[in-house]
Amino acid sequence: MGAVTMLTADELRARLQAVGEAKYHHRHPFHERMHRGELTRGQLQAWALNRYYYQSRIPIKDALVLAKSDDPAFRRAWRKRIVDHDGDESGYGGVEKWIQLAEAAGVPREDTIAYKGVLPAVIFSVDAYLSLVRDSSLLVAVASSLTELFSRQLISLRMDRMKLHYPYLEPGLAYFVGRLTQAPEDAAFALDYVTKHARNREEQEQVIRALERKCEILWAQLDAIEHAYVVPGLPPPGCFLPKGEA
Ligand SMILES: O=C(O)c1cc(C(=O)O)c2c(n1)C(=O)C(=O)c1cc(C(=O)O)[nH]c1-2
Repeated sequence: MGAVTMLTADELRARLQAVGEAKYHHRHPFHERMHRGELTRGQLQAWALNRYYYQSRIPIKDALVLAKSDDPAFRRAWRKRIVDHDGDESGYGGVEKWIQLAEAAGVPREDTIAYKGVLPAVIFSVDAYLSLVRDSSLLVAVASSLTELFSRQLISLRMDRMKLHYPYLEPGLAYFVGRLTQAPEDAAFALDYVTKHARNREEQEQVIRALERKCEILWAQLDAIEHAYVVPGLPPPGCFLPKGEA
């Protein structure tokens, strides 16, 4: 790869953008059904409960990222993400807000916190995100968060459609309100970081590959939820069963 020329910052951004447009989970059939208003309350419960496993691992993932850096300025910037999810003395954070979203869908708080009936394939895909971050360079670990470049638009559409089609979720939407400002800030920081710190074409390709892997990790979670609760609708033994639809 030594002879291959580096991408300019604009070219790198264009490549990342193309990955997101093609592979980000805004295109997943489960999200498309959600946005069309076709999901039952039980299917939304399954989604909220399973997504809680992802939410719960994000601050742990960010602690793994922090542990890779010996730069206080980087750590100061990155630790904001842990505070966003866990909260601080001024109040609670995104993890608690997600529990409230699941409650609005109808999942009891204690079931969410206990990860009761989370799908095995969701656990495996989320854990693959932690492994990717734990076992990779700081550059790849930062790059794997770049799906956040695409999350604001999805979350904003999701909020609109939830208000329209699933009004009972409205008391639980605070999580998404927070993400509308947090996600673009976090994505801008990560994009700037990878642009400056990928020192050659090989590292730039690693950055692009990390974004692809992360898109696959997000996609696989929704595949698992779709398979268990939509078509064919086969929850594995011991997994969450929507009330009244079992
Ligand atoms: O609801 C979504 O579609 C969505 C997507 C993503 C993402 O793109 O990874 C994140 C989130 N939400 C999110 O809420 C969140 O806190 C978050 C953190 C990260 C990350 O990789 O560090 N991604 C995401």
